[in-house]
Amino acid sequence: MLTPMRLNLIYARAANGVIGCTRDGQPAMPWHLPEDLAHFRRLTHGCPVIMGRTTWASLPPRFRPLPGRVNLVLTRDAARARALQAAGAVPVASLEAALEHCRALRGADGQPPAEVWVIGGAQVYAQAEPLAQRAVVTEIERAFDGDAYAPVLGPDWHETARETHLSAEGLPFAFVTYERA
Ligand SMILES: CCc1nc(N)nc(N)c1OCCCOc1ncccc1N1CCC(C(F)(F)F)CC1
Repeated sequence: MLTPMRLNLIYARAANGVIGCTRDGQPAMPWHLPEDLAHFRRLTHGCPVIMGRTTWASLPPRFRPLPGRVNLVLTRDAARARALQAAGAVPVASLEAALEHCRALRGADGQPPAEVWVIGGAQVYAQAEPLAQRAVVTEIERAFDGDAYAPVLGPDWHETARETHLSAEGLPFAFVTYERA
């Protein structure tokens, strides 16, 4: 029996909804939260990740492609698609095409992936939110300046888990899971 593939959003957001900022013309993270990096790595390792082209470009080179995961990157531009392929990503023209590609993947167990993760950015989260069953959100209890915002999770989403933490640098945050039927 094939287990259904679950589409997940994963993001870290500030108290004011900011998920990213621009530093020296580049997309950047407004905070330093190594605990979130470890959380992200643990949850997504071994699963396909879907991202926008800007998020791909923002990955530190040593993480591009993210190791141990099929990296699907959204682009409709043929030249960019070729460059992405050469760089170890799988270019896809739409979110639907990305999901079709994931359904066709088979792991060492011969099964399709049970979990697929949308990892950014803002436009891709907004597009994926209506299709996703779970959102794993790192909620940082402080406002930050930025220019990219988290998706709005509508009333049909409900919180199913929350772990509160204080980072080594004194930043209060929580790992929160939202699900909808
Ligand atoms: C981690 C940041 C992050 N947090 C949560 N909760 N949800 C996300 N969607 C997310 O954005 C992942 C794509 C952007 O990622 C980075 N952007 C700038 C600098 C570094 C990174 N990381 C460092 C860790 C690395 C590892 F492979 F170790 F996970 C992946 C690339």
